[in-house]
Amino acid sequence: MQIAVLGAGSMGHGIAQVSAMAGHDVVLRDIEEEFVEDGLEGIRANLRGGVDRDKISADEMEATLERIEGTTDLTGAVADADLVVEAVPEDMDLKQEVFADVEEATGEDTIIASNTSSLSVTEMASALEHPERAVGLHFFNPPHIMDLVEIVVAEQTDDRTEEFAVDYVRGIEKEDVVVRDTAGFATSRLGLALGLEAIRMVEQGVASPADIDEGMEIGYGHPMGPLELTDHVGLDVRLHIAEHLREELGERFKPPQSLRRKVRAGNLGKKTGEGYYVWEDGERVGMSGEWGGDE
Ligand SMILES: NC(=O)c1ccc[n+]([C@@H]2O[C@H](COP(=O)([O-])OP(=O)(O)OC[C@H]3O[C@@H](n4cnc5c(N)ncnc54)[C@H](O)[C@@H]3O)[C@@H](O)[C@H]2O)c1
Repeated sequence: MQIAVLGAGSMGHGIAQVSAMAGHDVVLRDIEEEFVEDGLEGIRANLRGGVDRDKISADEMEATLERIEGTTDLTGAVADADLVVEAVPEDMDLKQEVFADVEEATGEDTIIASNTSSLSVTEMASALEHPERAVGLHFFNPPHIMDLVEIVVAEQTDDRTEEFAVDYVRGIEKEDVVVRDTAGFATSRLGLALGLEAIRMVEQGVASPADIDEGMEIGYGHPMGPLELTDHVGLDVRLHIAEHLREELGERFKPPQSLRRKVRAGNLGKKTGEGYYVWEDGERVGMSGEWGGDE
């Protein structure tokens, strides 16, 4: 199959890589030559890591790279594509513009997908003359490691498009879950509900962040507790999603005070060195605030 991936950033280059590894021919498009090159270099680095860890052979790495072409030319990228996946920044106007431009430059049967993590695919699809070919393909970061893809079915998505999406996801050896296009889809909504409740429990002094996380890790088998996960994702990102879900789904997603306070103070989690934990050189070294000191 011929696939075009639009946007060679964090997600786009990974989506191009996993598609090419499954044998598809891929064109990776970004707006500047430099961004295309960065994306291709990211793919080379991931594949080299795979060879070093004996996950793939050097021949597989070469064959994968041969199936990927980089470009800044939108029309050339999408003209013969069976599937276009956009991974441009999370902005509705931009995504609608990209959808409309793709439709103008590609065939009638091409499936047009978005990797949005929070925006309405239904709204995006409304920019198309043939919106029944639109669908969400929500990959997780980083796409070459994470096994899940949420398939987001918009109001307009027809059965052919949904079946195509399921076949594609299974074909690249990922696991699919199919969800209706609602705020937060399935994973962000449930993941955030757990994260916000854990923050409220810290605020109420129910237990320390480390004890709450350990409870979920050992008691429920979660690979990472909700507070450490919040630090990994970024407190600013979680606050932004909470505000969006509160608007769409109601007060149960009201952001807790400490989340707002920490974001205002620039304590955004692992990336700034402090969130609900304190981080040094990417390692968790203690808890933040009143729980401060050793765990
Ligand atoms: N980063 C994550 O953890 C994550 C996870 C799941 C989904 N997503 C979603 O994936 C999408 C992309 O996120 P990202 O983190 O890869 O962003 P990013 O900023 O790393 O990459 C976006 C890329 O798109 C390029 N771009 C901008 N306009 C373009 C256009 N018109 N055509 C082609 N390329 C264009 C930019 O130059 C940039 O290289 C967003 O919708 C985001 O919500 C992100």
